[in-house]
Amino acid sequence: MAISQLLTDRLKDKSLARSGAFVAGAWTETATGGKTFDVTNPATGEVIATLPDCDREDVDKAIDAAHAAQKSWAKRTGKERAAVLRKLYDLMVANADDLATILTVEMGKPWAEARGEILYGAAYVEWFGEEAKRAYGDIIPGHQADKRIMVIRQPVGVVGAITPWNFPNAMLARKMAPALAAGCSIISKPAQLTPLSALALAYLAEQAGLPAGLFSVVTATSSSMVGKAFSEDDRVRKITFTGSTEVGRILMRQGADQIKKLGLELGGNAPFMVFDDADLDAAVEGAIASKYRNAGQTCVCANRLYVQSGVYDAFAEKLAKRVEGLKVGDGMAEGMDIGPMIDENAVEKVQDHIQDAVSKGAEITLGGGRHEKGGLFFQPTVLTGVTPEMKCAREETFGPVAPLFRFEIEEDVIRMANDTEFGLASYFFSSDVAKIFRVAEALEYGIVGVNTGLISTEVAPFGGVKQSGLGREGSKYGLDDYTELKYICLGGIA
Ligand SMILES: NC(=O)C1=CN([C@@H]2O[C@H](COP(=O)(O)OP(=O)(O)OC[C@H]3O[C@@H](n4cnc5c(N)ncnc54)[C@H](OP(=O)(O)O)[C@@H]3O)[C@@H](O)[C@H]2O)C=CC1
Ligand SMILES: O=C(O)CCCC(=O)O
Repeated sequence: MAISQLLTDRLKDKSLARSGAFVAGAWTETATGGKTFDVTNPATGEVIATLPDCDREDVDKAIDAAHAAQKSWAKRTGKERAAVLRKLYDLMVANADDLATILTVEMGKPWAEARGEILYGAAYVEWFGEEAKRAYGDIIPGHQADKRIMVIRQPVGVVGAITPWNFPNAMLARKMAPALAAGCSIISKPAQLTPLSALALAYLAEQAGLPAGLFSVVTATSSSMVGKAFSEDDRVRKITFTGSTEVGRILMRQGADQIKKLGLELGGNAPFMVFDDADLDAAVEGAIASKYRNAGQTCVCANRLYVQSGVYDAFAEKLAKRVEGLKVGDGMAEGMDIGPMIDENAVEKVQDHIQDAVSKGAEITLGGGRHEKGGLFFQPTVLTGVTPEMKCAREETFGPVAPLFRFEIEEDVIRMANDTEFGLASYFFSSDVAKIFRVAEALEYGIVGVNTGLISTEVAPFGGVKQSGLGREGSKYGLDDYTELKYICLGGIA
């Protein structure tokens, strides 16, 4: 298989660009069936790698190895597992520039943002390495005089991880790190659009001394085949997935036969509210960070911006002025704010949402179409006069479009914000302390950002309610999803 010079020429350590899948501790250049697939740069359309298109046999081989390696890994002390994760963290930081280049070239986000993602992913590795030593149990007072009750935590076992293209490093890092910290093994199936970041991570894990078989990366175009392989093999005890709610549902249905343990980070439809008493400049900066990060292709991106009547016009004007200054272009070029969309489907979905809104009475204040740079570049857009009947009110746009809804009173905006099947992230800006508590408590979301548009950190629990998912990633709660509680009842203690 091959890596294009277009990529390797940009790397200090060329061995980070891998041309094979990493299955059962070995770099595999040829899939069992001999098929391959291309990875392209969304900014230029150039092919940057050709990789093996793994088959069910390859996935099964990865599961065999993960199952065989897991027991002895789990027997190591937390401190020993932590030492490997710490080494991996150090390697990620030392290679952050190259990892960012690989990420930008396969996914499109601006290089500085990609580097931020690498450090964000590394932070999960550091955090869970530390948490490996703190997988505490409990001693519970016995219910009879001669009884003692102990609760211990044990790893769930083999984990199958399916991750999306929008955060090719961090979404995998925050699954792989807690799994390995807890004593599990893990098989990763990265999105076919962005497999190179996952392979680079596996390479660094190997360099960090992670024993063979504990972490495989299968590159495959048949994601449904991999999902089924994970669901049907009873040695895979947990499936962790980040992606669309639609695929989350499929995995849940498939996992039902074996009552598969599931971690699901699914779609969002984040409301972003600006009250009359908000600091408008701060709200604009929050909207820029939350809405336009990653070209709006983030499950926690503001999707619906609700602005109270008293500040609606002023906010719309300030936001449009700020958005006008955002630079769109190839993420490898200096000073870019917004890269290309991931593919043509993404561009068409964004166009569809804009056309739908305009046909129902919304106005385009800024942008509204493909960027003059052509290809997959899209103009950062601001829409005003948006109403609840429009598609962008109900569906995740996943693009650089800020639709501004007008509201009059607090009760109305809370009702509209909660009127969705999703419940991942939400945001609001206000300077009234009582209102801050009232609104934060009323929002049916797993995450609430108050007076900030940035909520992501490894130290806090990330996850959604309603159809946005199951479980939490990161924080002191993050290890729970990769461990089982075992209650041991000791009798005859006279
Ligand atoms: N919550 C989030 O973070 C994300 C949400 N989304 C939302 O989903 C929409 C569609 O994006 P998309 O990339 O298609 O998201 P998907 O949910 O289709 O893809 C996410 C991951 O799941 C894999 N996958 C797809 N189908 C199956 C299946 N049947 N069984 C097992 N795995 C599967 C994909 O593999 P492959 O791509 O190789 O087929 C990828 O690795 C976006 O517009 C956005 O609204 C998207 C990405 C992330
Ligand atoms: O879009 C996602 O899938 C997760 C958002 C990344 C983050 O902020 O943690």
